[in-house]
Amino acid sequence: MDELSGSDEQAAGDEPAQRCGLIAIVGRPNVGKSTLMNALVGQKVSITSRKAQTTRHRITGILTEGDTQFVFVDTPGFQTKNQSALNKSLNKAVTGSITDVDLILFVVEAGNFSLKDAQVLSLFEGRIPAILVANKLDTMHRRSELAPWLKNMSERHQFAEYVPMSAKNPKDIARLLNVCKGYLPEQEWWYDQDELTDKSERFMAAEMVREKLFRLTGDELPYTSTVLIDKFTEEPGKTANRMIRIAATIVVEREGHKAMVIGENGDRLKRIGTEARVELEKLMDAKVFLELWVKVRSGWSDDATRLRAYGYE
Ligand SMILES: Nc1nc2c(ncn2[C@@H]2O[C@H](COP(=O)(O)OP(=O)(O)OP(=O)(O)O)[C@@H](O)[C@H]2O)c(=O)[nH]1
Repeated sequence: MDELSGSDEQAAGDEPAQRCGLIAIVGRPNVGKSTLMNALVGQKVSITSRKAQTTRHRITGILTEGDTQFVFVDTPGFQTKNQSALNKSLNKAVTGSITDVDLILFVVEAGNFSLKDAQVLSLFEGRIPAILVANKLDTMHRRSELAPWLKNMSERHQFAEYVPMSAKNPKDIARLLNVCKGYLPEQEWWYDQDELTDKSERFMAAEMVREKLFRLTGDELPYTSTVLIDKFTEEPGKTANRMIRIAATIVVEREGHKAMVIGENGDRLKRIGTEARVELEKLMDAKVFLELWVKVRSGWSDDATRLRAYGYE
């Protein structure tokens, strides 16, 4: 009997320790940070678009695989040009997010290194291990240039690892996860195994509308437009388990932008609403009713008080 309980204890002690840690994804706008995080987490938690600066908040994506919980922080692209209140707030979010993490993924486009990339790199203190993610490898035409470019990168900063890859290639994503794992400390997980993000559904609703807004207006609409959630209520559904009613306002800076968002006969606004609703239903596993409004508030991106009211620090 004694012997039996002794072997039970042995078995419990042999369980693999849990690993868990924070990984910041940083880089200049448009290098593919959000695409990378969504691929790493395996679900859309951060919005992406071809328009630069679509990411404005620190977004946490969580992946629990085997004994490891990866907690990713997606940061806004570092703004170097315009010193508006919005851009200053974005830059603060970047510097804040790389000081208290276990690992940094520094994302650049393979074969490229511009002044903007250098400005982001200059924020690294060297205390935290950084992996160079040379993304968009699929778009690099002359592969022979990769080795000398990597060597040049190693002279700029002592990276812990060099990973040339494409965020759109699942094999590369698996390889990167494996590399990241080695840098996470042994400690208990912070989140439940099936949690994907620590952001509220209300926040995700605003993000999803913003993504569709940017995708469907192309380059015409300035990135200063934003989305506010006016109403978010959940009711027991008749056909689905959950039913969520959302009313949101798209805030733009000029009358002309308002017309652009609404489109001819309201067509564009309708499409933004439909596409956002479909994605939200998938994400929330609920029936969603989404009502959209457009409002003009000129100069909001330069108004610190209003920024705070809109949720930007
Ligand atoms: N060909 C190719 N395109 C990619 C890859 N990764 C991302 N992209 C594209 O690059 C564009 C920008 O990607 P995002 O993920 O929004 O970039 P971001 O760095 O988060 O941008 P900001 O939000 O502006 O900071 C999108 O059109 C992506 O589809 C890749 O590996 N290969």
